[in-house]
Amino acid sequence: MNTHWWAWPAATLDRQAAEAAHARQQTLTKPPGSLGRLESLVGQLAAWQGRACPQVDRAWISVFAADHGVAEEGVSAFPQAVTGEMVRNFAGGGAAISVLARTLGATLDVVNLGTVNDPGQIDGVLRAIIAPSTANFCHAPAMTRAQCETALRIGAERVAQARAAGADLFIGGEMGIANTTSATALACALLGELPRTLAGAGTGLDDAGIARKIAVIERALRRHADAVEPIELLCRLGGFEIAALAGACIAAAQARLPVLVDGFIVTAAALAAVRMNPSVRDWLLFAHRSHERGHARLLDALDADPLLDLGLRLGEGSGAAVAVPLLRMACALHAGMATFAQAGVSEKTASSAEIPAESVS
Ligand SMILES: Cc1cc2ncn([C@H]3O[C@H](COP(=O)(O)O)[C@@H](O)[C@H]3O)c2cc1C
Ligand SMILES: O=C(O)c1cccnc1
Repeated sequence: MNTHWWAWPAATLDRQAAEAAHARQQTLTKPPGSLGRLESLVGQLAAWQGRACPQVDRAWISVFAADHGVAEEGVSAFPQAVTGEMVRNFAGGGAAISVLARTLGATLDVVNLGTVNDPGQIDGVLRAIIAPSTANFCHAPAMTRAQCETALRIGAERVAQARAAGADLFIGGEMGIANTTSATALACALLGELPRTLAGAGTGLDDAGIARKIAVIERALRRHADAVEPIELLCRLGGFEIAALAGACIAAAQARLPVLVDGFIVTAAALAAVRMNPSVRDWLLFAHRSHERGHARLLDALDADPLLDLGLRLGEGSGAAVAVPLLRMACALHAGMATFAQAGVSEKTASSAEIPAESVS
């Protein structure tokens, strides 16, 4: 038996709660099925939360920030200093995810795993520095195995904190200049895809920039062609925040906490988590399809049908946060609508197929 914690099975889904939710849906004053995906979402939430009337009152958002050695290859439209600067902005309340968390009444947990432009001790930021940056994976593994395991564990610890705080939904976000390059390299290795099919503009590269990014990823994949195991690929090509996100996905699934997955980078981390432990997939809900080129392919690989398609390409957990009100509406409808009996509304008549042919004019 594999003794690594990340291989331990995910919690089982509560099918009885899902069935109870489905049964209630049939009694509400609407044509059965007319609320479409909102109905199946309630069933999924019921199975995760183990209650026929699920709620998404306490969303928890952990944003993991970290720098990437591969940034020195010129693969981002922005300078590396932005990672540390954005850590300060998250805590100061000015970043997109800060505004969204406030709007949702969600907890925003900011974790600095290592930034070259170190903002130091800041109120509202957990310092969990592994190193100032990963190594440039064109020349060496991005992380040592010990660094990667530390990052996985930090992700799991944030889930434990979320659980202890009574969270009913976990959102992971990321910040790290050049991390679309890292996420693309990791996804290519996990899926056996070519960099040119998955690499996109990230923060806004032009065509020449994307061509350079593709060449960098091709070089990295050749350098690490001997790696096969998902954890080994994560060590070689991932980043501290990507490994923390993978650890968080796994730990959340083990702790009965559903995960609302954000965009391209978080999906790459989720893919690594599912490859490390396939039972994790049952606990993932995909919030949106990012504008980043490779995201659709990653979603397909995870058999995911995301809730939204808004052309977002920000990261930080923002797309997942934007989807939370949808989940809340689904839960409110489910809990708050009257039943046919309560409202004195007539139920569906027999379908035309059941009506004798002679009575159909
Ligand atoms: C100001 C700013 C805020 C951000 N928030 C998220 N990202 C996003 O952009 C980065 C990935 O893109 P690339 O691989 O092209 O560097 C990540 O930090 C991601 O979260 C940002 C990027 C910038 C510039
Ligand atoms: O989809 C994402 O997560 C994304 C896309 C581009 C840049 N940063 C993040």
